[in-house]
Amino acid sequence: MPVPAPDVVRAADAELVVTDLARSRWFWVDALGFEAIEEDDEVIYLRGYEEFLHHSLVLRKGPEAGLRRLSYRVRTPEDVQRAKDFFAAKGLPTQDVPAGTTRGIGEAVRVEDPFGFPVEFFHHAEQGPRHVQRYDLRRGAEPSRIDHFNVLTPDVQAAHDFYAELGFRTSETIEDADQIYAAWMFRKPTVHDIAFTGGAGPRLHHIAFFVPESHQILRACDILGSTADHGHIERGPGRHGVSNAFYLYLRDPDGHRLELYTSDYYTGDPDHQTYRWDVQDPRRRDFWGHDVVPSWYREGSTALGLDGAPKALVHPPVSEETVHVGADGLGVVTEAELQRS
Ligand SMILES: O=S(=O)(O)c1ccc(O)c(O)c1
Ligand SMILES: [Fe+2]
Repeated sequence: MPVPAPDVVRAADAELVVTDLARSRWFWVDALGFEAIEEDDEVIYLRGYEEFLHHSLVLRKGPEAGLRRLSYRVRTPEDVQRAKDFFAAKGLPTQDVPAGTTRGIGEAVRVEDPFGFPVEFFHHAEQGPRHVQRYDLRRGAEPSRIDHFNVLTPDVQAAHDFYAELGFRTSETIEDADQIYAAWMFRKPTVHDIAFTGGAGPRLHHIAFFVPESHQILRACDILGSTADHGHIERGPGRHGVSNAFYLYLRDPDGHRLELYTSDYYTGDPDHQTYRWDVQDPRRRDFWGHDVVPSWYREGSTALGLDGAPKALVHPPVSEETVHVGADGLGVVTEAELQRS
């Protein structure tokens, strides 16, 4: 008898380990404009202005930078138990997380998915102060709310199939006749809550935060330029092919990648169709055909297991970077060269 999947509402929270809390606070709060809704010497709870729950992201001080958890909200308290049963039935590690372990979040279950990612499911959550119309508080890029996770994994097809079993639908893919190179999957009615990028994993590729419009993305660039901190800009600003979103990728002081993201599209109808990009289409990742910088394909944040130890990496047989020529301007890069880089 198959164990029913939990009813996942959306990507809702995440926790990153950072090595210098003060430096991280400067980047995420002073430069980007997140609100530090609660903090102490060990941890900072960051919040976007349109977030209704307690926070959007947790930065926790630690000796080595890494991804501690990606968290999804589930629809009912019973779905937390359902999540535990679903993963346990597959022989995957599960951990009960007492209420309040993460401030503002009730009891949760933390699991390791089949690809080594630390994933948490919760229902109960404190509502934070309503700052949607507190324009007097908005600063920096005026981040609104958490939007999605993107992770690096060597077998995108397997990850896609597993999250489809978890009830995620597919909005877009990048593929050719041989394989899927990337997939975007959703529970909330937008382009994605989770995306899989082909590459050595398990590693976090990025966490994305919605901003009101492209103006806030350009303002983030201007702010970082003003203080000569433009080195934190990795890719963009630009317009994605996949998702049609306007975007900017930044690297925080520990190298964690975040995306400022706006104006993707609605996917909520029951017959929403998957849009499939050919890996040879130069507009798939940047609608204006700009090159994707090599670091964007190659670098990510270490995933930490439920025991807190870094997860060993598994490399893919072929990666998109070695297949696509043209817009990436890289020509054919062999897998061996990639693994040496
Ligand atoms: O670069 S892609 O157009 O593939 C892309 C699309 C949507 C995203 O959220 C993203 O991170 C990357
Ligand atoms: Fe993204």
